[in-house]
Amino acid sequence: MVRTKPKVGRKARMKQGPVPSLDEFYQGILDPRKKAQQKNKESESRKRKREDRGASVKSKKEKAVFEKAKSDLFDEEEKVEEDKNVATGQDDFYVFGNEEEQFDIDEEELEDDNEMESDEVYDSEDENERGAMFSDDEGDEDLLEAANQQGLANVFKGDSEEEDEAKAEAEGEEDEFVNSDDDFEQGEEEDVEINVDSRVTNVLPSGQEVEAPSNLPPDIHISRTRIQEILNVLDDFNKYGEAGRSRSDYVAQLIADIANYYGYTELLAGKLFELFSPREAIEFFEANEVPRPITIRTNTLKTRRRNLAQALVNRGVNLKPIGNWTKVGLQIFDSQVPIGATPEYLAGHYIIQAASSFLPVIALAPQENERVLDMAAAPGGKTTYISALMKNTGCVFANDANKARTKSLIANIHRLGCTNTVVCNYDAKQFPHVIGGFDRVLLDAPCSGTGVIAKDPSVKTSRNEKDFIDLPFLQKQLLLAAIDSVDANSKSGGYIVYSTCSVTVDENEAVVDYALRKRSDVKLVETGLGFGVPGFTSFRGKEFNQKLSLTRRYYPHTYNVDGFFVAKFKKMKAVEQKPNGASKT
Ligand SMILES: C[S@@+](CC[C@H](N)C(=O)[O-])C[C@H]1O[C@@H](n2cnc3c(N)ncnc32)[C@H](O)[C@@H]1O
Repeated sequence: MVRTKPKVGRKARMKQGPVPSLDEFYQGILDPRKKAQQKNKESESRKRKREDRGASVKSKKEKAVFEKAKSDLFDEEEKVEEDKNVATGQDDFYVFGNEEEQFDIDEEELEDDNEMESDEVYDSEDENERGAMFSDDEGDEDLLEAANQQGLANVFKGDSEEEDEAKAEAEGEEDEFVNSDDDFEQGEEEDVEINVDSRVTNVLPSGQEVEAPSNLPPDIHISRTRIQEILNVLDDFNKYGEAGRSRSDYVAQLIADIANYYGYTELLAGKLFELFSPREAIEFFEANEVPRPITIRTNTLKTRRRNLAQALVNRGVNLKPIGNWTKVGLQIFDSQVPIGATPEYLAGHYIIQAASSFLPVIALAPQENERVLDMAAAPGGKTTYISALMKNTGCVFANDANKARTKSLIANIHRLGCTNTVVCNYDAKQFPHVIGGFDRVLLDAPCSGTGVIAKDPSVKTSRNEKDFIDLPFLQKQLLLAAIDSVDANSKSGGYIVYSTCSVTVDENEAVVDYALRKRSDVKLVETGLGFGVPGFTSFRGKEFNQKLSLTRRYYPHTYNVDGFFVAKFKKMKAVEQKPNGASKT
């Protein structure tokens, strides 16, 4: 069947099975390289089928795990995550690498006004901020239904059903989870199991096929099958590559097929593809077809997670802690009440917030009584978390350039009872001229949103070349302003955190590397986050500062969180040159 236009949010969205809890997902992941090896041994489809079947057969065990997690939650003596990351004095200077032209922008150039329209940029809490003041989480509720109903149903699948499954499996019945008509894995299975030795067949379209004029749009079924065939060839190009065809011929076709099958522009498909090995790239694209779990953050200014969980359970909400790395997060499985309109929500006991959005604030680790700047703050998911960690002491300056968006920022600040927060409405490039000398600065930068495609599939087709020039340009300007706004002599802090909900290198490592080259008084430090993939220290022939390995990347397919990037800098005291040549801090 020929589909006229590849659809965003196509059937694959429904084929992924239940959304695992973040913890289960994290614990269950394998190193991508090991995964690739494993996949060479058994076809992906067989593995997935087994996993699907396992999900139901194992449901008793999962039920026990789920119940245990819930009871741990209620037993737990909760306290707000505490920062152990207080500044400990003078740090060493780092000698930075060579200046490279491509990512280099003169500061004068940066000073040119290149302000982006705020609507062009992406926010990881987009559903939150686009809505009206107190109804900004409606989109999340729909997602909640779609994403988690199925997951919960599987977790609680009845015993008799399990037995039926096991029996059916023993009798060799067709697996009910497999849609033989529209199944990405089926082609793979046939290929791997039936045609193992015939992989060398003509995978790429012939010259005639390429040249033949066609009014028909590309067939997604052909793309789907060919993606798998090309992956097989790329696994061992010397053995399976067709004579006269280069590896890059296969990669170019693969990117074209990915773009067609998953509904991306070729530009974006290529940009995202190049971040991973070919097989891991497919895992990433597949993960973008599946909604992330719905998560909420307990507002510790008003309640404790244990009490909140109990109150929500009493209202018919199924939930469990997100994972060991946060003491304030809860994952919602399903709910009989709208999560964005419970009395607890309206009373500000929690905020609906993506798990990935906790990460930059945990990295920032704000301390009580500090002065903190949140440079791009609306709608305030991170501002309100900062305020809570500071227990409403000190002062948080919550700035956003978009006045309209400051409404939802103010609304959240009020609802969550943050009384140490000042809202301002400047272009953040104007800091520190507006006000400076902060102990810590968070720059959760405007970005292209390539980490949140599952939430907003329009990103697949709406980004162009210019975005990946303009956005990094703005991000570099903002990051320099963030660095310049921090007091190097801060007794407790002196830190800057840079984050985006994008996974492109242009918006992350290249921006951080640029700042390191332009500001010799900062160095990268550990984020303090217990998980995450290290940032790139080189990429497509470009060498970055080696300390970029301290930054952290998050992907939907590895951690089941939105794609995200976090870097943490420490600003160092200026070195004062004495007349005799000695230096003193
Ligand atoms: C990723 S969102 C911030 C999300 C927010 N930190 C949160 O957790 O809710 C990026 C924000 O940057 C703002 N922005 C864009 N350009 C800006 C600029 N030049 N100065 C300050 N804010 C800007 C946008 O209006 C948008 O609200």
